[in-house]
Amino acid sequence: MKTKVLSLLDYKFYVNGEWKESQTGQTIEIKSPYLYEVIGKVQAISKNEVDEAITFAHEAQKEWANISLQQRADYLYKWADQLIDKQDEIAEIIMKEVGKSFKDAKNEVLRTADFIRFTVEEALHMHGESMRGDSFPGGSKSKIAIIERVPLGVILAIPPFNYPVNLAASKLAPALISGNAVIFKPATQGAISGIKMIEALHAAGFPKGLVNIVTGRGSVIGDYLVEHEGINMISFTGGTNTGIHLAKKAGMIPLVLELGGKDPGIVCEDADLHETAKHIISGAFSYSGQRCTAIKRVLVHESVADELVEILNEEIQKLPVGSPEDDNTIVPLIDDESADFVQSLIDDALKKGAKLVTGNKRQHNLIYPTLLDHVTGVMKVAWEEPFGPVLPVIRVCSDEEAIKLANESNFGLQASVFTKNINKAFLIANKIEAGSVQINGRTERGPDHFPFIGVKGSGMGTQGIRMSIESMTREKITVVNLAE
Ligand SMILES: NC(=O)C1=CN([C@@H]2O[C@H](COP(=O)(O)OP(=O)(O)OC[C@H]3O[C@@H](n4cnc5c(N)ncnc54)[C@H](OP(=O)(O)O)[C@@H]3O)[C@@H](O)[C@H]2O)C=CC1
Ligand SMILES: O=C(O)[C@H](O)COP(=O)(O)O
Repeated sequence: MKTKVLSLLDYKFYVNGEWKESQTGQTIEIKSPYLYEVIGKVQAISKNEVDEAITFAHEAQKEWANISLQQRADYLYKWADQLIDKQDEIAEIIMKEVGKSFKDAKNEVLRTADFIRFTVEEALHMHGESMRGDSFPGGSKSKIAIIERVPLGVILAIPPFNYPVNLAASKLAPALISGNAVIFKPATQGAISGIKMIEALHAAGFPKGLVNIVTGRGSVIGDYLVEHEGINMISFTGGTNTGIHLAKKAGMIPLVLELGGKDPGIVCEDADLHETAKHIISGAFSYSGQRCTAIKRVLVHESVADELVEILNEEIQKLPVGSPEDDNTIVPLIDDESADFVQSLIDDALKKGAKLVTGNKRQHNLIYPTLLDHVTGVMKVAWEEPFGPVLPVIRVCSDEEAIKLANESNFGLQASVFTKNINKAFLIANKIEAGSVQINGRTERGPDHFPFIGVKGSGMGTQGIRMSIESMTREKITVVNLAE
């Protein structure tokens, strides 16, 4: 994949089925994290324009909820087809805007089309239930409750930068299929990719006003959106601090929050170290560690630590480093500030006695894959989420110590346990405080129909296709009282 120079565009925002320039006359420049040049500008919209978008969404939602599920399904299938048709164009924008390798960017688009189709199929097979009153003491069998799921109304979808298409669509598709309208606020660095995805949705002919894309800095329009009385549910993915801030502002509306992580890879004495190392490397370093589910610390039994560190080091030397255009695994981080933060974690660990195995080399925002051994609890890198390519190894004396350290984290997204003993794997998994535990595999969200949950500082509520649909709908009960 080689760069074709993009024509520099002022991208418009999307409201009531039309692409518009903001009345503020203000735009935000989007700079590529590896081309180091502005690749486009997005509108910094006003609060009035937010109000308008929400009003249009409410109008469109009523009609949309009334049409048949099959009709809604047709629109979503067309959207998935459009994404497939435009896969190269969208992947190129994702690559340029968030610095993801072209191969991964394209996979993101294909995964999104699959996600939309699966969401439709799941919804087509979700049914309500009915109950008779006489199963409760004193209840009458002529009282029958019909329980259906109804949409919540207007869903506010806020994704992070790192999956600007997939993590947006994984909120939009369940919202739409179940009869909701959407206000989509993309991450600013990721907004052009989001706009491209909405161009595909526009081409699929969705009704006007049903989906509106509001662009602008979260720090400027975020609170206004979150506190807006026209929003009926928020689905947010992003950093823990932003999520906590948002939860305090949101008040009494349903929230699903998928936040940061510090996923441990626990390596037991009996693990297959070569296999384990492959999973850890892929878990820790894909897309330079800019995944919420990246393995962000290794807790290894001291008896096998030397050997594991040696194998991890060998594997790291094979990781391709450089531009996302050449499908490198290690690519420049999203911005200089993120690279400075990762560097500060490395510096702090080295100052406090960690051993540098490899890495700690930097060119601007490109950080080479860094492996730190003999990391201890006094070092920030043992606890904080780097969102970058640095992997701390913490040596432990027992499985119990590994479990204790794993659970001392404020985060609880996922964990991996590597062992040949399945009983031991379950014993450890049962004690880990995390949404999911992977046995002998890297931490990861997919396949996307699995429930995806963060506990403690990693979130609230569940995503995953069926669970997302459930989170954006509620039960509605109609009770029939038959004449006795
Ligand atoms: N658990 C999970 O599923 C995942 C979690 N993450 C986490 O996300 C983080 C990285 O993503 P990043 O984009 O930097 O996260 P941020 O928390 O910085 O931003 C996430 C989103 O929130 C928006 N936002 C910022 N301030 C507000 C506000 N006051 N009100 C409403 N929205 C606001 C941002 O907009 P803007 O860009 O305009 O500031 C962006 O769209 C990491 O911590 C990572 O672990 C990432 C992926 C998955
Ligand atoms: O944004 C993230 O980091 C994801 O939700 C994790 O997805 P992945 O495990 O498929 O990379």
